Amino acid sequence: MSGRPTTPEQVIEARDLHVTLDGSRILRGVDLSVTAGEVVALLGANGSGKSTLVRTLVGILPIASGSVTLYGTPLGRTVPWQRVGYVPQRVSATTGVPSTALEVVSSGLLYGRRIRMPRGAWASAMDALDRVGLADRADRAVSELSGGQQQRVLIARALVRDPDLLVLDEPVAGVDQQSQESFAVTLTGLVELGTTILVVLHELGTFAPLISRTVVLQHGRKVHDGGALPPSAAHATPGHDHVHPHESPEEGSPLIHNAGFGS
Ligand SMILES: Nc1ncnc2c1ncn2[C@@H]1O[C@H](COP(=O)(O)OP(=O)(O)OP(=O)(O)O)[C@@H](O)[C@H]1O
Repeated sequence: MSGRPTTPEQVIEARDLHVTLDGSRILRGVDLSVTAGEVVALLGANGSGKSTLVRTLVGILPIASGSVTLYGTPLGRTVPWQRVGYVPQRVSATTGVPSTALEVVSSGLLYGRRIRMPRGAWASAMDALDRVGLADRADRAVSELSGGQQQRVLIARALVRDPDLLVLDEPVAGVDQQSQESFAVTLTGLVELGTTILVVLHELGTFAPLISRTVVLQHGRKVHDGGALPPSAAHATPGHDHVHPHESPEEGSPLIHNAGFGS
């Protein structure tokens, strides 16, 4: 007899995760468990390891020890990557061959070994661009768009495959207030559809009503994992300097492989 599962599906399971970059221990024994439908905010000071954690969870960075499974599958080719959308913190979208916004977004429909666009790809990509308010920029080269608009193109690229899990690394950094609000509305719609979300944030801001749980990192360790509101010290006060020293687009992840930037 078929029926609804009695326990929510396990989406992310990281156990005792250690990550070392260039000889520095960045993550030191992080456990993280996320089940279907949760909306988890990942907070912490600059350099606490938030980006490292999400990049490791989506297979971009190597694990020194510990384990990660997505949808019950250890990281690797057999993960159902088509169910996962990832928005990196910052990429230089201006390198390499110029791609239009529409091309970049439709590249989000490629994953794993898929090298041909599925039927209806352009229509889906246009719809995703419309959801981030950039339908009128579809034919513009991404390199001609502002930083905030480029970030919205990346959000659209993650949305176009209708992911069940959306991993976002400071998705609205550098995006104007109006676009932040419209993105929060888009996310609300996804949450209502049951999408699981893990989002790195500097502060909860516009997203606060959506968050079901907050996780706080400090010096590569998880120091809080609980309710919707973080301990007050965990999120920065207005005016707090938040610097983003991040480098170039990540290579090597199945999610990044077909990103359409510079390829
Ligand atoms: N490739 C790398 N090699 C060595 N150290 C790195 C590398 N990438 C990041 N780090 C270091 O790892 C630490 C955690 O960086 P990470 O970007 O994960 O932090 P974060 O919490 O996301 O910070 P922010 O809020 O500034 O984005 C920092 O001290 C950073 O300098």
